[in-house]
Amino acid sequence: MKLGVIADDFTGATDIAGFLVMNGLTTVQLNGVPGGTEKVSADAVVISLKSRSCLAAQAVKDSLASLDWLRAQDCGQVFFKYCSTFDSTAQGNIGPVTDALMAALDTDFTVICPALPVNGRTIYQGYLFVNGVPLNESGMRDHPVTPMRDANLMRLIQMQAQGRAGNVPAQVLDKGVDAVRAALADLKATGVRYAVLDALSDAHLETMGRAVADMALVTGGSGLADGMARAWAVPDRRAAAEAKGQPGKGRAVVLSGSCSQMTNAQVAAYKAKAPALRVAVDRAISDPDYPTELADWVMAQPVGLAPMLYATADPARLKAAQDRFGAARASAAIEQLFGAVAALLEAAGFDQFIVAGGETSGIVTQSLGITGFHIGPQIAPGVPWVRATSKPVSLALKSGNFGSERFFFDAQSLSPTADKDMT
Ligand SMILES: Nc1ncnc2c1ncn2[C@@H]1O[C@H](COP(=O)(O)OP(=O)(O)O)[C@@H](O)[C@H]1O
Ligand SMILES: O=C(O)[C@@H](O)C(=O)COP(=O)(O)O
Repeated sequence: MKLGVIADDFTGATDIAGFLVMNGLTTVQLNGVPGGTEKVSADAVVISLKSRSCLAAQAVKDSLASLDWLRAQDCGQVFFKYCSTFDSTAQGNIGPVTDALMAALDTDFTVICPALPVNGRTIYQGYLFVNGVPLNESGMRDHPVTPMRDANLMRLIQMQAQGRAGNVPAQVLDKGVDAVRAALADLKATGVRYAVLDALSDAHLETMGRAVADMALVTGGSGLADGMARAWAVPDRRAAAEAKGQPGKGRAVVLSGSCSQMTNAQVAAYKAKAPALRVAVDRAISDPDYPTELADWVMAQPVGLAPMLYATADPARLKAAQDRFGAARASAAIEQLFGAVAALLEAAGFDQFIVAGGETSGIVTQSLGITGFHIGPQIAPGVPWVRATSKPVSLALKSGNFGSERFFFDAQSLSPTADKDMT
């Protein structure tokens, strides 16, 4: 196995797996810390954890257990995948997990690069931008779980981790692979542990991908993985690599638990055309019959565009709910609700789940009891259809901010579920 990926959430895992498959690498995604000693035959294995927002000790434990499993599989290089918008405040898990992986791999130097230019995430002088706006001025400022109030990646990692961070600026990336390697060696020689790599373009990703080829551990977003995979790319194997992940035929539902700006826009565009119901936070918290009521509503909708249940709220509505119920309580209740509804719908024959939000995707996948995925074609950059390895159920796990406004329509137009009016 060339690459072993430890991803801190489920949408992040399908995101990186999609880019690896797009470059023709055979890729298997395993949900949760894998067990067993049977060798997996694939170029890459992506392990999806739900370790972004849990307690740091749990995130470290799950990440180290995943590393042990990857090493037993003779994995060449280890990639710690986190969000392209970092999604980790001063109390976050990226620092503790990176430090633990570094110690276990006996290395004192790694790279930090969440950039994904195709989706507007760029890094300049170590500052992370989202569609040209500094991270702390983007919608991520008001994220329900990880409100990002700083855009400086050196500061962010230093607040969480055990050492100094430095920057390899875009001007060095422009000069090519040897210049980046030399800059990394200089930073390491001065005692820097974490090198934040600027990235403004796919060309920068490709350059850094080659420059980090010999590192035991790299950390970042799917852009860095895309850059690395380009060096191994087998373009004519893409279709074959994607074939097992093609969505099947059947009934679909949209479950939207993300409150990102993009998901708000996607929900608004979709509910103008499709049956849609907002879930009530108070009932998610207190009414045990609510999941059944919502599942019954979904089942009662006519065949056509998939019905949508959404908790997605704009910042004002979100703040009101959090002030009233507490952020952690509201989040957990909504996540549990979506998990319960998904299980009821699967039991009723639904086999395509289009889910918006990383945490939401994690809970839905777990509640459907899915332990692994084949990766299919990309609906939008970073969002492939995926198909459970153990049963004929397909999911589109959409990161909060990914996809165009028409994402929920786009997902269904890629699936062969016949005669939908996609207008
Ligand atoms: N109306 C709401 N009020 C409070 N919390 C909400 C509401 N809607 C969604 N949430 C919570 O916000 C979080 C969104 O996180 P996530 O699913 O990871 O989306 P994203 O991918 O945008 O980060 C989830 O924990 C979800 O339960
Ligand atoms: O890198 C990304 O942006 C995504 O792969 C990701 O991690 C998604 O997380 P959510 O925004 O929580 O879905």
